[in-house]
Amino acid sequence: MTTRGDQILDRTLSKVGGKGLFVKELEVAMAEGRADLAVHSLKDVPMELPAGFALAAVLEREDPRDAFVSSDYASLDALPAGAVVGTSSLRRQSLIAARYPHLVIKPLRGNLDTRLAKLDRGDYAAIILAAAGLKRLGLEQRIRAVLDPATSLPAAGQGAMAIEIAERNDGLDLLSLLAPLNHLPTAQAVAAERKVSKVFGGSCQVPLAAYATVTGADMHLRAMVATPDGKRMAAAEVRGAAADAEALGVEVSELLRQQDAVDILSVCLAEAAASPDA
Ligand SMILES: NCc1[nH]cc(CCC(=O)O)c1CC(=O)O
Repeated sequence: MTTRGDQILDRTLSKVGGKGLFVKELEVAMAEGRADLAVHSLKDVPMELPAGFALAAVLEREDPRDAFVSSDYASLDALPAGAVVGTSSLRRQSLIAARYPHLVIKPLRGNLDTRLAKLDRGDYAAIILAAAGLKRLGLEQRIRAVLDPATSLPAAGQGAMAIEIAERNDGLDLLSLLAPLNHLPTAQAVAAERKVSKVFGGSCQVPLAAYATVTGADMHLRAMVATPDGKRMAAAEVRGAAADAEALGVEVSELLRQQDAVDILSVCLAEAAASPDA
């Protein structure tokens, strides 16, 4: 199926705006009985689902990190001043701008093949993509370097896939049938990450990162919000019990708030409103 997020390719996701750009059409298909379940990249799934829909399972996470892809350069550190880096993610943009102010960031949209073709024809010196997407499509060999979460903290849910179902009245208990596919540590990690996103009204319009790792019963949750130019940034981390995932999400959000996260994000929303295209 093709979604609005797949169709609108001349604008960055932050300019297209709205939530559920990659999800809505699949929910309509389920509501109309044309599909029984939908498989999503969790990163694209809004924090709140419409009434009657639920996430039945979160699958074991692929690599959650961002990947550096380039023919000529081995890493972000190797790029010369003025080199053009392609990404349409505000999160990636602000993280790169903060750490590599000498680089030029240009928007990049389209499916993976399109994005790689734009790199290959020389529009960009390098592009940043999710490692998970490249790996799933067998394009792992294109990855020159994976970005350490300390440089490029992943987006909430990045690298995880989720199965969404709709309420139904034929007695088929999809929730129970799909339960064995749920991967608990991934589900706990993304519950914490998505809580942060929810607190700050996360969408593709704000640079927000949230990344949790689960080791046994323990969780380490890091989160960040920034302005698109990377000049203002709030970052925080908490540790606690993985079983308290959502509470940890609230806790780290509170730490971000103490660093003016709300004000930082209001700058982003004002900028998005002021520039209708890019
Ligand atoms: N919004 C696009 C999108 N949604 C999920 C992925 C990658 C796969 C994943 O994060 O699981 C991507 C592309 C990208 O970020 O490069």
